[in-house]
Order: sequence, then structure tokens, then C-alpha cells
Amino acid sequence: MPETPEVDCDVVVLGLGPGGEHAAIKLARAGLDVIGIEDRLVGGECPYYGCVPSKMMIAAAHVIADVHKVARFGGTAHVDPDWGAVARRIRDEATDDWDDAVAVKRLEDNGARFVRGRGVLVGPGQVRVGGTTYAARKGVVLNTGTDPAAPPVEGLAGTPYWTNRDAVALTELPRSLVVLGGGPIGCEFAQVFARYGVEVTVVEVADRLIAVEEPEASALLEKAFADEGITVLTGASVSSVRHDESGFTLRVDQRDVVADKLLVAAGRQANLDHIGLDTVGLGEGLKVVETDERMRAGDKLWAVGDITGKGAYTHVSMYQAAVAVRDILGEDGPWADYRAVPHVTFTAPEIASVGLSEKAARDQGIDVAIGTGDLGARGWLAKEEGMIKLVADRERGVLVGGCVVSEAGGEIASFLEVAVHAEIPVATLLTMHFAYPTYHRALEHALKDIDLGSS
Ligand SMILES: Cc1cc2nc3c(=O)[nH]c(=O)nc-3n(C[C@H](O)[C@H](O)[C@H](O)COP(=O)(O)OP(=O)(O)OC[C@H]3O[C@@H](n4cnc5c(N)ncnc54)[C@H](O)[C@@H]3O)c2cc1C
Ligand SMILES: NC(=O)c1ccc[n+]([C@@H]2O[C@H](COP(=O)([O-])OP(=O)(O)OC[C@H]3O[C@@H](n4cnc5c(N)ncnc54)[C@H](O)[C@@H]3O)[C@@H](O)[C@H]2O)c1
Repeated sequence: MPETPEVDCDVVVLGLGPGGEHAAIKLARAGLDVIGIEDRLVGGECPYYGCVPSKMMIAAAHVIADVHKVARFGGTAHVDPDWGAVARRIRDEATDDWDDAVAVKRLEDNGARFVRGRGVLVGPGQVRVGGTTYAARKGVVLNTGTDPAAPPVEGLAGTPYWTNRDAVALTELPRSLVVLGGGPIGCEFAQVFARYGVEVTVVEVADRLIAVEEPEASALLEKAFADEGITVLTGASVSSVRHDESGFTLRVDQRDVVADKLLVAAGRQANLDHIGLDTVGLGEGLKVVETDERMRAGDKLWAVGDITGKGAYTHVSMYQAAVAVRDILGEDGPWADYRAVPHVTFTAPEIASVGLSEKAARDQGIDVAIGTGDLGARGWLAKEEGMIKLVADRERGVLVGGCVVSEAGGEIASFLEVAVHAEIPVATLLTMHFAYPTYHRALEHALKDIDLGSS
């Protein structure tokens, strides 16, 4: 038997999503011999199929919808939506027609070596691609990310349903669409397509949209969707899916829901099967890879990104990559801390959260005090509905979480990120100035609403 060719290096990065790409470039710039291995496109889901194209679609859809506000303030305006312009921008400006040549060049220009192919762990610090083994003296950074998951619904597997990867590449829109799953992906796409004139139905098995968020946030989003003519079926159980030349038929509880196209946005599955985890002592069939505060997952192994189960967000993946890089370079932290992880669903209104929800805080046994408020003077001026909900630890007198539902909610929530991260006492926050009439001034009212008692 001929020996498998072996290529030595300091670090192999297996999977080049946002975190893997970041780690490979940082480590190579620090002088290490790095090999990055990617099966599809360098950069992963975010630039080609996720955040970037979806947010381009959202930017366009929100502008289109804003035209309809003219009548509410006085005046008339007319808009002719053109999906072709959005599709061209995604193809040309966001994805280079789904070509990663620029990203590969950036990797190599920074000193890393690149291998295209599917890598499999074959032992601590060892990854095989095709017939070649890449042996990493320091170890492997695992960043294999997720694929769209298909729920086990009868008939679904044999149909030409879409996932996010199809949705971002559409050049023409259907007349009608069912979105299966009312999480962040389903809701963002549902609103974009509805704003471009598609008749949209969202089918969600949970009793509310984006069920990980505060119930008050879900209620506001459901109202906004209803106002825009999006049909939302919550607590809805899909027993079968059929497809023929007239389109899709979903059996939802006791009725049929019919549409031209079906978008499945019912969650993700981690790319952890058949990648050789058993060869590094982790076993097969894992849903997430457990890591310590340095992102170490085992002997000569670090893991970053969605596969760690700490929040499937680009900023988490890149944060974790920076932590792993520090550990690999022998630096002394800071290590991973998830108390103030933010996340934003870019619907209108935007739902932005930081840290713990009320339920999560209570589940942790925290003595919870809640403060709520509306969007204050600016909300009233702009005729925007929204809300602020703050979650405080009464014992420590600090915020442990918060949710802002508002236009630009993600920006307003940066205040809460600082407050939760730096554990600034609520009493100190209340001594601040809050500009009038901003949205963030509404935070002051919600802070005043928190009853910290006498402790
Ligand atoms: C529609 C949509 C919208 C989103 N919007 C946002 C947003 O607004 N903000 C936000 O923060 N997050 C958003 N996300 C989530 C975000 O895209 C992910 O959290 C982000 O991509 C980080 O993923 P990751 O680093 O784990 O790896 P991924 O991006 O999943 O990349 C992993 C890479 O590993 C490669 N790979 C897998 N297995 C192998 C193997 N065996 N060998 C070689 N290569 C392999 C894959 O081909 C892939 O390129 C969105 C996601 C979607 C789908
Ligand atoms: N703006 C952002 O930051 C952003 C945007 C999109 C996605 N993401 C990330 O990507 C992750 C994945 O997003 P997602 O929306 O696909 O997943 P998700 O798991 O967050 O939501 C999926 C939804 O589908 C529902 N569902 C599952 N099976 C179903 C069925 N058979 N019938 C009806 N409903 C069903 C679930 O109850 C859930 O509400 C998110 O959790 C988030 O971390 C982030």
C-alpha cells in the first residue's frame, strides 16, 4: 500500500465560515504556518447565503415599505418594486455570483495556504482531504457550521422546496409562498417577500413567532405581519407536504395550505456527522461540540461558530475565533464570556436582545425585576410601535438582559450590551443624560420602571 502523502503545518482550520476565516488569517499574520480547508465557499453561510444577501434584501424591502408610510404623514407616493435590481445586487455586490476567488486570495495574501475539499479528522491534529493528510503541530480549529435542516414531515423530502440558499438566489418571485418555520430566517424572508408583493403564509409549530424572544416581542411582530397582510399560523402542525404542477399543498392541522413555492426555514443541523469526531475522542452523533472558555474541544482541537451551540451568529463565531487565536498564540486571555451576547432579527420592527430573557433569568434562579416601556416621544412622533423590556437582577442591582423592539432596535440595544457586559448598576444608569427625543431616551423610562426594592 502506498503511504498517504502528509503535509505538515502549525494549524489546520477545518471549515472556513466567518470564524474559521478570521482565525486562519489572524494566525497566519502572526507567523504560523496555517492551512485552511473549505469544501464550498470561503466565508461560509454568512456572505453567500445568510446575513449579507438577506440583509440586502431587507434593506430594499424596508425602503419599498417606507414609501407606504407617506400617506400616514401627509402626501402620496407611488412605488414599482423591481426584484431584478435586488437579485443583481446580491449577485454582483454581495456574492460575486457565488464565487469566493476574492476571499481565497485574501487568505493567501495573508500568508495562509488553502485547500479546497471536504476534510475529515483522522486523529488529534490530523485532517485528511482526499488522499492527503494534513498534520498540524499545534492542532485543528473546527468551524464546519450548519446546513439547513428539513423537518421529518411526510412527503417533504421528495419535493423541490427551497431553503435559504435558494431564497437568496431568486431572480424572480413567486405569486405565493409558504414559509415553514417562524424563526429569524423564516420571519426575515417572509417580510421581504411580502413587501415585494408575494402572498406569504408562515407556518410555525410553536405558539408564537421567534419563540426564543420575549413574548411581548413576538406579539408585536405578529401584529406587524398581520398589518402587512402576512398570514401567520402558529401552534400549527404540518402532517404532510405534496407537490404537483400547480404548486405545494401542506396539510396543516385540519386544513390545506396551498402556495406556488415552499421555503423551509425550520432550523439548522450542525455539520458534525462523518467528520471523524470519533478519531479525536468526541464520538459520533453530536449536535454541538462542547468547548471550554478558551474554545478548546479536546486534544489539539478548538471549535468555533454555530457548532458550539453558543448562538448561531456571525459575531459569536468571530468572537470565539479571536479567543481561540489568543489561546493558540499563548496569550493570556481574555477568554469567552457569554453574559451579554446580542442578537438582532432584522424584521420591521427590529427585535434586538441582549443577555438573558425574563424566562431564562428566572430559570437560573435570579431574583428578577422587570422594567418595561414604549418607544417614548420619538416612537409617537414617528408613529412607530415597539417596546423595551429590561431584565434586572434585584440582588445585584444590575441588568442581566434586555429586549428592544423598534426601528433600529439593534442600535438602541448597544446601550444594553454595555450595561450587561460591564455590570453597570441600574442606579448609575439612572444618573445619565438621555437625549430628547431619541429612541434611546425611552430606555430611561424602562429603567425607572424597575423596582429593585430596598436591597
Ligand atoms: C438566512 C440567514 C441569515 C442570517 N443572518 C444573520 C445575521 O443577520 N446576523 C448574524 O450574526 N448571523 C446571521 N446568520 C447566521 C450566520 O450565517 C452564521 O452564524 C455564521 O455563518 C457563522 O457560522 P459558522 O462560523 O459556524 O460557519 P458557517 O458559516 O456555517 O461555515 C462553515 C463552513 O464550513 C464548511 N465545511 C463544513 N464541513 C466541512 C468539511 N468537512 N470540510 C471542509 N469544509 C467544511 C462549509 O462549507 C462552510 O463554508 C444567518 C444565517 C442564515 C442562514
Ligand atoms: N438576524 C440574525 O441574526 C439571524 C437571521 C437568521 C438566522 N440567524 C441564525 O440562524 C439560526 C437558524 O435560524 P432558523 O430560523 O432556521 O432556525 P430556528 O431554529 O431559530 O427557528 C426555526 C423555527 O422553525 C420552527 N419549526 C421547526 N420545525 C417545524 C415544523 N415541522 N413545522 C413548523 N415549524 C417548525 C421552530 O419551532 C422554530 O421556530 C437562528 O437561530 C439564528 O441563530 C440569525
